[in-house]
Formats: sequence, structure tokens, C-alpha cells
Amino acid sequence: MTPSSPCADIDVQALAFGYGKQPLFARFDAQAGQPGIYGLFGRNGSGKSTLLKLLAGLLTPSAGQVRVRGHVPRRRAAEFLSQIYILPEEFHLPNLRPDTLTRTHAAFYPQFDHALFGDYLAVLDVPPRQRFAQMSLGQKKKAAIAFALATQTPVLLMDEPTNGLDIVSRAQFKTLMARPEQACRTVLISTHQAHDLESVLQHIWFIDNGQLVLGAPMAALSAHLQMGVASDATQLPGAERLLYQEPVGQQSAWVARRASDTEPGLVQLELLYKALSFNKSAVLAALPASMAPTATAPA
Ligand SMILES: Nc1ncnc2c1ncn2[C@@H]1O[C@H](COP(=O)(O)OP(=O)(O)OP(=O)(O)O)[C@@H](O)[C@H]1O
Repeated sequence: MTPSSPCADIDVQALAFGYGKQPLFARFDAQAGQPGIYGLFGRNGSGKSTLLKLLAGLLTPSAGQVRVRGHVPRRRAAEFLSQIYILPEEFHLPNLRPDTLTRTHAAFYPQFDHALFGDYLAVLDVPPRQRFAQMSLGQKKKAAIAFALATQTPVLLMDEPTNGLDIVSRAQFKTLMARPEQACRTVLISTHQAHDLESVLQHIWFIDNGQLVLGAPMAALSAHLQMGVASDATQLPGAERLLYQEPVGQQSAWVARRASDTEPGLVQLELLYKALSFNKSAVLAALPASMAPTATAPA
């Protein structure tokens, strides 16, 4: 078990949960000790949405401890609820307009910023005076994103926020996430769209087999892993460093342990995701135990 951090916004210790007899999480540990944007990755069915619901207090752990800003989420204390917002993948909006939604719903969030809400709606091209029933799915999703961001809660959980958004809207979403008003929040975003958020994510969480197999700051990852494209076999890293390769047209994209004589480069999330999916144990073994707590060092 990872030592508990008293300052962590999110602190999960030895969490166990399953919907039926089959456990989904068994002794799951994760900490978000500092504000920032955390990307939550994992295969379909790995438990990302379930974890977000456990953190929001919508599900009850069968064992272990979940704390969010010091609160036990399942108790649903009023003070806790004013500090967290969850945007689920599927949501219901009352048949109001964005500008009237705030009259009924913003009061639950003491730091709700009406000016920011108007600004976010404008950036995302959401008509502020159109009823939700007359909006497209993507427009409704963008209105819900604008509301979630405007709550300014210290903790924000978002489940697949860019699903159903067009290419321009995805870029606008990324711009909003990079704005300074999000910087003091702990934002946990479950996504399969690694490209959408690559430049704004500060931390990566990767779930597999009921465990957090990778939890690391992006910047720290690039100190250990290196990625690139080789036009032929002579440009590939040596077998002792190479962790993953895949064809890209006539070339090969690759992931390797970083060579000590090279500068840390950019982490390409999609490539990292595939390397983790296809060669998990080798990739994790290339990282320190603080980032990959479940990895076993190679013999
Ligand atoms: N209400 C439920 N009742 C029973 N089983 C459920 C329920 N919700 C989810 N599950 C199961 O729990 C597992 C994890 O589901 P979850 O939705 O958390 O995964 P996910 O990582 O978010 O998946 P995806 O990437 O496909 O959205 C899946 O096997 C799913 O079938």
C-alpha cells in the first residue's frame, strides 16, 4: 500500500469493488497529491467510469478507503458535494436553456463563475438561449462541459468528455482545459482520445486488471522513456532498449528506454498506450517503482 498523503485531493487505499461476485478492483491504490490534469486511461471495461463514480460517492466500495479532499465520498456530505463535480459519459439535462440552468443548478457550487460559463459557451459555440431539447447531442455535451468547468470545484471528474464532439470542438475543449483558471483544480479525465488532451495532461493514470499499473507525471515519464520514428531497421534503438514498435507507412514508430546520452523528448500518449497494452511488463519494468507500483523488476 502506498503511504497516505494528508494533502492529497484524491487518496485511494486498498480499494475493493465489484458489481457482482467478480471483483473489478482488489487492493487498488491511487493518489492525486497535487492539482493538475490527470488522464485516466485503460482498455474498455477496465473500470475507469466505475472509479470516477466511486470517487464521486455514487458507488460504495466493498473494502478499502477512498478519500477526496479528506471526505469519504459515499457519505455525500454537503461540504464534499460542493467541492466536486462529475460529468458522466451519459447525462440528463432538464429542458431548460443554458442561461436558465445556472439559476437552478449553480447555487450548489459556491465558486460557480457565471462570467466564465458565458465565456465557455461562447468558445464552444453553444447557443445560450436555446432549450436543451432543441440542441444536438454534441451541443448538449458542450453545454454540460461549460457548466462543469464553470463550477470551479477543486475536484472535477470527467468521463469521456470529448466523445461526440467534432474536431473543432475538441480543439476548443483542449484550449479551455489549458486556461489558467483550471490550474488549481484536480481534474481527472477518463478518455480514449489520447490526441485530444496530449498537450494539457500533466499526469497519466493507466488502469489494467483492477490495478493502477502506471501513475506518473508526464514530465517524469519522458525521463525514462523515449519515442520516435525510424525509417529503417538501422535507426531503431537496440534490442536491449526497444520496448515496442509498429509500422507507420514505410516507417516504424517505436518506444524504448531512454538512452542516457539523449535529452528527454515528448511523450506520445497513443504510442505509450499501445506499448503498455502489448508489452506491459517490459514497459513497466523500465520505470521506477514510484510510477509503476505493480511492476516486478526483470530477473
Ligand atoms: N451497473 C453495472 N452493473 C454491472 N456491471 C457493470 C455496471 N457498470 C459497469 N459494469 C461492468 O464493470 C466493468 C467496468 O466498467 P466501466 O464502465 O467502469 O469500464 P470503463 O473502463 O469505463 O469502460 P469503457 O472504456 O468501455 O467506457 C465492465 O466489465 C462492465 O461491464
